[in-house]
Amino acid sequence: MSVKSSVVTSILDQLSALGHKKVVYCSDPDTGLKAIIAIHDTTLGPALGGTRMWNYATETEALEDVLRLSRSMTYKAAITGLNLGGGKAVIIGDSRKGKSEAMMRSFGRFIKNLNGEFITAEDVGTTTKDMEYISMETTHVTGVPESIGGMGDPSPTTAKGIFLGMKACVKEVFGTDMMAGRSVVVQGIGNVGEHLVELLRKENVEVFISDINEERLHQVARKYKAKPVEADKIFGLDVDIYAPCALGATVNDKTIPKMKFAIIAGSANNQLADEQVHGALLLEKNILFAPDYLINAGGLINCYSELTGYGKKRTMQLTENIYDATRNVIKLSKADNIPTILAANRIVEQRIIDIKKIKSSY
Ligand SMILES: NC(=O)c1ccc[n+]([C@@H]2O[C@H](COP(=O)([O-])OP(=O)(O)OC[C@H]3O[C@@H](n4cnc5c(N)ncnc54)[C@H](O)[C@@H]3O)[C@@H](O)[C@H]2O)c1
Repeated sequence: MSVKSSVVTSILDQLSALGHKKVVYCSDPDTGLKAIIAIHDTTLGPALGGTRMWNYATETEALEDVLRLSRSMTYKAAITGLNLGGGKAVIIGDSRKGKSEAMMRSFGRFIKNLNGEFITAEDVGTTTKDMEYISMETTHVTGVPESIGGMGDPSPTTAKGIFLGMKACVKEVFGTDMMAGRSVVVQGIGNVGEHLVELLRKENVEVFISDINEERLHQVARKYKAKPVEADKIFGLDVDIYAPCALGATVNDKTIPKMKFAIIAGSANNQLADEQVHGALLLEKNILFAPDYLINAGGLINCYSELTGYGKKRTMQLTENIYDATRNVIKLSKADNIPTILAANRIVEQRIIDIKKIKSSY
């Protein structure tokens, strides 16, 4: 079967537009596996990124997602000071019905053939059990269950990083990083959101919460004495901090005009619908944005610790660095009057350029 040259050109154009190194298509009709692995940059180390299983409507949609997500992983690893590059994988299919041991092990063999250039972990639609299956075929996997040497659920570490990034922003805006007396609305009280609510309530922060899962909303509200709010009321709330912990792109043309927040700091990936446009709008409105890929890096730090055998103490130390890293981003943003997201990008890109240079000398 001949491949149309226009298709080849457009995929390769997409790779070069975002600076990707490699994309691997994986197909195994015997197990139903259809997957794409994207390796964005490996200057700092092997590309690490989760495997997402999602029922994408088209292969184009899956490719776009994996390209975008793998690039974010490069930025997340680099700003956190880890020796890791960025990658991501997507498996096309319904994670509730289409998964099997054979499929995951088949996928593990594709990862094995990359000889350590890509290391995976769990993500939306995959579990620690899936990582265990992958680990039967390759050592290039993290996020396996604690019972077989993994670090377990990364959400508490992620929540800790969010809390510290938030504190760094509070210090900037209010002159002290004491959290008592501040008010926060947490959107999405899933794994990360609930841990964040717990940390905030321990510091006597007034916490508002919202979730599409009503039962969970009321359960978490009772447990931590948090105040439930309706999903569509969040953006007009008169509180100090908005913590998006559900979905990406919630900071956009529609929501920004309603915002009275002083700070945005949460765990969701890609919170700004458009980095350039909405980063600039937030700067104009004097709303301090904590770059998502920096403050939500706790999960990645957990994976890194599992790979290196660092243990819980070192994991916590690396997570605590998020406070100073956030302060540095804010400093650069103020000095050059640029949005914090662009300041963070600049720090990442400079680190990659610097390390690339030293790696080119013998
Ligand atoms: N788990 C981690 O360690 C980690 C690390 C980095 C980034 N993140 C990101 O942080 C976010 C939260 O992760 P998680 O592991 O807690 O996920 P989760 O699935 O456990 O929780 C998400 C919660 O958001 C709720 N939700 C979905 N749509 C909503 C909406 N429109 N309004 C309000 N609530 C809504 C869901 O009902 C759920 O309770 C995700 O975007 C994830 O990609 C997570």
